Amino acid sequence: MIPLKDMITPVQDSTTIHTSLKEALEIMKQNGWNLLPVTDEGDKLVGVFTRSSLYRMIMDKRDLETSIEEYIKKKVSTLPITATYEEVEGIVRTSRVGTGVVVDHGERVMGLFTKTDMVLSLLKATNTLKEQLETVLTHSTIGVMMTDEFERVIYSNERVCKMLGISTSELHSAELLTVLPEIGQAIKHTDTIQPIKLDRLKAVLTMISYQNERNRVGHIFLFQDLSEVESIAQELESVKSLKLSLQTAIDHAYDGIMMTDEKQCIQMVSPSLLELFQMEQKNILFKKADNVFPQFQLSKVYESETAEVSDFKEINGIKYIVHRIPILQDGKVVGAIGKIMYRQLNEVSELFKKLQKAENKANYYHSQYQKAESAKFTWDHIISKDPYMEKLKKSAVKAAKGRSTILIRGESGTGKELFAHAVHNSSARKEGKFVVVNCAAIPEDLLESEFFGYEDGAFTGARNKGKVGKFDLANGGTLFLDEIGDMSLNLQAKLLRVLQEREFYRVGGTKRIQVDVRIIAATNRNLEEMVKEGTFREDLYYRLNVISFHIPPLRDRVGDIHLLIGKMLTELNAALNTSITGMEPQASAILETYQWPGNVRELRNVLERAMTFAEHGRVQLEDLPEYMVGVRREKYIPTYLPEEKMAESAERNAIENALEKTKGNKAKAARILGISRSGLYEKIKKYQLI
Ligand SMILES: Nc1ncnc2c1ncn2[C@@H]1O[C@H](COP(=O)(O)OP(=O)(O)OP(=O)(O)O)[C@@H](O)[C@H]1O
Repeated sequence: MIPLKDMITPVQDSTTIHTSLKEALEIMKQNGWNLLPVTDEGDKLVGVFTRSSLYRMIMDKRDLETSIEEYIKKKVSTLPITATYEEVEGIVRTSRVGTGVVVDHGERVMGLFTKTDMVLSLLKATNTLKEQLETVLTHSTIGVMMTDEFERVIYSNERVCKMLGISTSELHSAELLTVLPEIGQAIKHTDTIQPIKLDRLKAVLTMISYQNERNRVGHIFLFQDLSEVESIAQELESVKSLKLSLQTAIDHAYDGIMMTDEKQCIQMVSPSLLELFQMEQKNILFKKADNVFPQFQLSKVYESETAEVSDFKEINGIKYIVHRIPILQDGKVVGAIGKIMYRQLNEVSELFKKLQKAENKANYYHSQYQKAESAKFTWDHIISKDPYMEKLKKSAVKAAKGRSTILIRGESGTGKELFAHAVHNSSARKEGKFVVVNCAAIPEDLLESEFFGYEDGAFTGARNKGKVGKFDLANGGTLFLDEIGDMSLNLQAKLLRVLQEREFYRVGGTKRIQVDVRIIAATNRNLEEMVKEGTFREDLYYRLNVISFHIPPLRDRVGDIHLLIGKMLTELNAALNTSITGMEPQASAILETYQWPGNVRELRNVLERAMTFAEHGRVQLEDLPEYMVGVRREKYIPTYLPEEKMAESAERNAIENALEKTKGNKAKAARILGISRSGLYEKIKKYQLI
């Protein structure tokens, strides 16, 4: 309540025993006071000069200049400045005196206290209280309504008006029973209503009675809005069930999982994590995650705010990796999830390695494919130290300079396409395009349009726009016709005409198109036989066969195998991201004696496979395909032999093979083996082959 110092009237002018009647009169008149406190030099109260003192001096006909000393009333009841509101109220109620002197603990005068002071202070306090109450009621989420003794509404706050859908002015003075008929009965029998549910308003109503200034009973009604409570309750329910789902998920999680809150303290932890670290939930819950599981380093994500995956770690011989995931809310980290993966991680890491290898391979092939737009190989890419191949290359370099059509023959995978690239690249047309058409791969009915293109509208349907054919594309460059032996007779005729006349018509076109294209054709088929059978046009055969090269199969140039392996190991290491340093002699021996029906392509595939499986930095016998090892091991290389013996055995086999193939012709055999004739004689002697 109001402290006394806020209710008193301060005394400015000091009155002493020497103050004259005139001065005292003036002060009392000016301030409208009934008494004056009289003090000594130390401002201490010595008495009061009252109105009755004044009357007495006048009656005694005292001069105006006379001091008031004789008329001072010495017995004064004072009020200490520290008096509580209740004490002051008690004094005011019982005292017949209208004004009191307020003093401090040293009896010094602090001011006067009148009953009017008290009333004014109380009025002020009441007003403040009323304003505060009104503010509270206006902003309250509880609807408040008050009725008088006649059950007429005398007050309603905004909330209740909203709930009832009636304006304040309409509600004021309205009969309660018209506003809320459903509570009429309840009011008749009781003064208070325990909370009841009002379905119409979706609210809970509480009624309290009060006594007004006329001592009559009125009522205060409090309406608690249920829709809000209901939505909070619903939210709470869904949070509860979410928490339950989360807990169930964590309890059954395959991986070890823990969740932390904003302060990095553990809130949930999965049984599998406890099992891995051999801990008990009760000992770790609500503790700092980093203190309990330093391996997780979960505090990191509170700073980085991004999910991270750790490297492989190990505990009790079990390998694991850790995922750290921050939980972000409005851009702030409010918690984190730590996940540990340890089950079947060895299998996963194996698969991961394989995947990486496959990815590297795909990237490698993709880069190769990117280069396929133009001729990308030169003579340097054709690896061989075989004297016949050397000669072939030299002749081809010469042939490349001219314009003539070239026919490259040889078994599949011997490097015919590689050869064609190199020819183009060393020709005068090397700046032009090198266009490859695989005649065996294009469906028969598309071959013609692939070759010659078609005009706009040549076909009905979606593909109505014109298309540029391979001849157009290769204009000024080289057209490589791979698998030419697989071309239909019909197309052979059309091709022949282009070769002879150097012009063609587009499918559906009437305009002659002239082109300057060099043709390089390749086949592994026996064209002469085909001519005889009538499946290949003789005239086309002669047209193509102007210059012809035959690439020998790999088994006829055994000396190249070792060279190719060395080169391919380097290339494939880069492509597969492996670091295979070489090959065990047993494995080399197999590769050098194998027949290689698929030639260099097969060699490359076998190596690639072996390098993928190789585990000890070198290709071993078991890394080779079974069909190679099974056949050759039995026939040529007894595994019980020491390594150098095995190499010798393989060498002997290779020499035997070469001599067999050349029917004893040592010069030819030496060429196949890629060694000098004198070298061959030495080996023959060493192995006593003749
Ligand atoms: N002498 C060689 N040096 C290096 N790599 C070679 C050699 N010969 C062939 N190759 C490689 O072997 C694979 C097959 O070569 P290419 O496609 O040129 O053979 P091809 O005779 O045209 O085969 P096909 O008749 O099946 O079309 C390619 O990867 C090629 O690079």
